[in-house]
Amino acid sequence: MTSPTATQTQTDLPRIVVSELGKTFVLNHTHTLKDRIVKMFRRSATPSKNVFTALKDVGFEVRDGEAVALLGLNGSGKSTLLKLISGVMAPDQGEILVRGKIAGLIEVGAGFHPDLTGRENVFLNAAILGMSEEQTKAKFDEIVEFSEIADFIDTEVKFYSSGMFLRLAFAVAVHTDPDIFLVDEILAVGDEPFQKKCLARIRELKASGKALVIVSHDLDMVSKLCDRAILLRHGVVVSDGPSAEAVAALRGEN
Ligand SMILES: Nc1ncnc2c1ncn2[C@@H]1O[C@H](COP(=O)(O)OP(=O)(O)OP(=O)(O)O)[C@@H](O)[C@H]1O
Repeated sequence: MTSPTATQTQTDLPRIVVSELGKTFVLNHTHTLKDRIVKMFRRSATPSKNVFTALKDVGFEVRDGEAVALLGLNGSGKSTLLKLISGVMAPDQGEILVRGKIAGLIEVGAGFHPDLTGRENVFLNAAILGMSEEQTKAKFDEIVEFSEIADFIDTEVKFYSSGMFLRLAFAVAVHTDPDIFLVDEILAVGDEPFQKKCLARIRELKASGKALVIVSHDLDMVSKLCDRAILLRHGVVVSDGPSAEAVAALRGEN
């Protein structure tokens, strides 16, 4: 049997590998003075902090050309999982291996500096996503054209609406040629024509072999855009398979 070449091995590798992932949060509870005094006298062993498990033993892989939806009811752990994949948050257990360049649209306005103009933020964001100044200059007009906010490009972004943030952030992200594209609910703040434009661009990215992970409560959109969905319930993966099946299961949970 012949062993695969280095190139074949590279392309066969998954883009994202998540294994035995766990994330907990410490929830602080505020107590009244009376509660504290009672506790002091009782020498209560009850901790004043509760540890909350947001994700438990989560594992899956994502390959090039796959569009994977993370589905689940409110608080099931979808955004936390996306933040862990993007690297803005660290896991407590398990590991995440990511191969290639990630562009994440996770929180409206994240990665933007309020006192800088749209133009300056394009360069800042592109640099964060790994583009040189020269590369950004070359793509700048295309980015602004995609965003359709040319009239406000020299305005400080603290005066932007959430839809304007989305427009600029999405435009920068898609022009940085990412290998992996992560999108949270953020598209919801865009108006309908811009949402359609974003979805068309997301389809193009998928067709060109990029790996996509999408969090959305728009189940009709998810069914059309994603072939596969991972359904989370209370931080645990309950299914990983065709998106139509996960959407039907989630609609049954409501
Ligand atoms: N920084 C944090 N500190 C404490 N708890 C947190 C933190 N971030 C998330 N959580 C908790 O973890 C759980 C999962 O949150 P997450 O935002 O991942 O859920 P989600 O599935 O994206 O929900 P939604 O559909 O409402 O956006 C929630 O109960 C949330 O309160």
